[in-house]
Amino acid sequence: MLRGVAVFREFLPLDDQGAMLDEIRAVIAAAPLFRPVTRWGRPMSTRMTSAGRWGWFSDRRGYRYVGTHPETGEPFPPIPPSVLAVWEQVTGLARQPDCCLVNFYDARARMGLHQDRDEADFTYPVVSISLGDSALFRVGNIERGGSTESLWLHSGDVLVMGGPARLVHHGIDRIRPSSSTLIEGGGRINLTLRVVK
Ligand SMILES: O=C(O)CCC(=O)C(=O)O
Ligand SMILES: [Fe+2]
Repeated sequence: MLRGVAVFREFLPLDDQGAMLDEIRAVIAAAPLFRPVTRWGRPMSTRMTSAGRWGWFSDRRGYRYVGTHPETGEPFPPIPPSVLAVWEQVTGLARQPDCCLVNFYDARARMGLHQDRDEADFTYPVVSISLGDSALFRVGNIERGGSTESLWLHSGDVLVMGGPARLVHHGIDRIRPSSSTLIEGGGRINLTLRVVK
């Protein structure tokens, strides 16, 4: 527990990580990774796509969830069963997530400190699964500013932001290149599961 954030180290054995990655590759084949731009028109350093009823999206009009892929116009593919199983195991909830955001980080990608607050009901937790290269995760406070703490997330780790920690600020400072051989060509995939509506 770090500021109320729960980290399940090595939650997924290597075989399960590989099987999940195959399922995510199928998601990406159907709903290609794209590079969103921020409200200020600056391209994000991660590329992303989604599975499930809703996909997270950002452009000059701001952050929001959309029902179809911004480039293909198609609905997002279903959330893979292996991913839903992790949600069920760590949350114990009967309700399933309706968005699995897929973030791809290359060696230079990062994600600034932010809150996940585009969802309707903050009583549902956010569950995040790390695959591939390790990432330095920073966690701050619910209010803006103040001190922060950092921890490395490794392939197979699962992190939960729920309860009093649902709205903590968090981000990824950097990726450690070549720290995992799971993803061919390197990089990190983070899956973020959320109940959107
Ligand atoms: O990559 C991560 O571990 C965090 C991703 C994240 O915070 C987000 O997509 O909102
Ligand atoms: Fe986030």
